[in-house]
Amino acid sequence: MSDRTYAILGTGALGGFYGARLQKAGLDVHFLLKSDYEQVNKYGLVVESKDGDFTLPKVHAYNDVEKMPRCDVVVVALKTTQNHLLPKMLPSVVKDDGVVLVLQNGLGVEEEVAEIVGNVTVSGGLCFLCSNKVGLGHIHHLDYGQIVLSEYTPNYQPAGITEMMQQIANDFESAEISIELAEDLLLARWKKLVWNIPYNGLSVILNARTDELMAYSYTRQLVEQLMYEVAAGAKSYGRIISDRFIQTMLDYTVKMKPYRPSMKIDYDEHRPLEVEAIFGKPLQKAQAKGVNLVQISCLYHQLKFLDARGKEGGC
Ligand SMILES: NC(=O)C1=CN([C@@H]2O[C@H](COP(=O)(O)OP(=O)(O)OC[C@H]3O[C@@H](n4cnc5c(N)ncnc54)[C@H](OP(=O)(O)O)[C@@H]3O)[C@@H](O)[C@H]2O)C=CC1
Ligand SMILES: CC(C)(CO)C(=O)C(=O)O
Repeated sequence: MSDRTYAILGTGALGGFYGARLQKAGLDVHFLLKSDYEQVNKYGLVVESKDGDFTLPKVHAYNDVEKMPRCDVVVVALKTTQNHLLPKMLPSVVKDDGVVLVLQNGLGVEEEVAEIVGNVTVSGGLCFLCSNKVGLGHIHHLDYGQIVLSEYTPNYQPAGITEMMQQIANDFESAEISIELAEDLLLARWKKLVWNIPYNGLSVILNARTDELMAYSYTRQLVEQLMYEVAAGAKSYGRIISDRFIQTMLDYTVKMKPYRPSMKIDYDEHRPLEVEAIFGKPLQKAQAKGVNLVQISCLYHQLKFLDARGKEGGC
């Protein structure tokens, strides 16, 4: 068992699930919480999972990042809508020779984190996980769980497979979380957007689950067109996403249990939407290369409207 210490910033559906699994495997994990703090501090975490339910009656819980010990690996598991808090959170919790591991959806967060933490190593993980927080300190893991892990270097130059990535992968594998190591974080992030952009966006705008989007040729076509636009965005950075990959994502979604993507759940729960990280940033990045992603831009504007209206208390 490794003696690496982990900090989980944001003990929700994703952070709560992976953090609990790491602790269950014997690692030393420290959880930052907000509204769940009192409950989790007293009673720990409950994980209902398709791989087996478990409870951790005692966890290291904190409601203030300043009270947390400096850790070797700091997992960013807040919603990206809370990332304005990172400049305050990260410097006090990550060791000088530690790693910040961004497990959020979207594009460009590692760049922002690297600006904050200077010489500390930054990595990104793409999580193929279906998990929800269903109550205070109560996580419901519905499906999947694999992480594609990759290290960040300035301007997202491919970093190769580093020793540090291998060590973190070993920790997650000891917690029975499947890990794939990727040499090129930027390619991995664009590939994840091939799924997130069409399904997160359309599920909110059309009030539909993934199975409904795939059941009608109208929406299936739209999904596919959006996937090809994401591939065009990736290509503007020299990253090639093959037709075969797109086909695999379509087939994978058809086989998935009917699912409400994370953005749809946020919308239904009247929470802020991760529009900027998932739509705004990729659009901005492609535009910087002279590529206009017209259909994604159309989704972006509609989602911004729904998000803004939600914040004003509309329906
Ligand atoms: N859930 C999933 O299956 C997947 C999620 N992702 C990505 O992972 C990221 C996290 O999503 P998810 O776990 O679903 O979101 P959740 O909302 O379930 O979890 C975020 C957690 O952060 C907590 N939090 C917010 N602000 C603070 C704060 N100031 N201090 C301490 N804790 C805070 C929230 O607490 P509170 O509720 O009290 O605000 C919440 O428990 C997102 O980028 C998402 O897109 C990616 C793949 C799959
Ligand atoms: C692909 C999926 C469903 C889980 O990994 C996701 O990222 C989301 O719901 O936003």
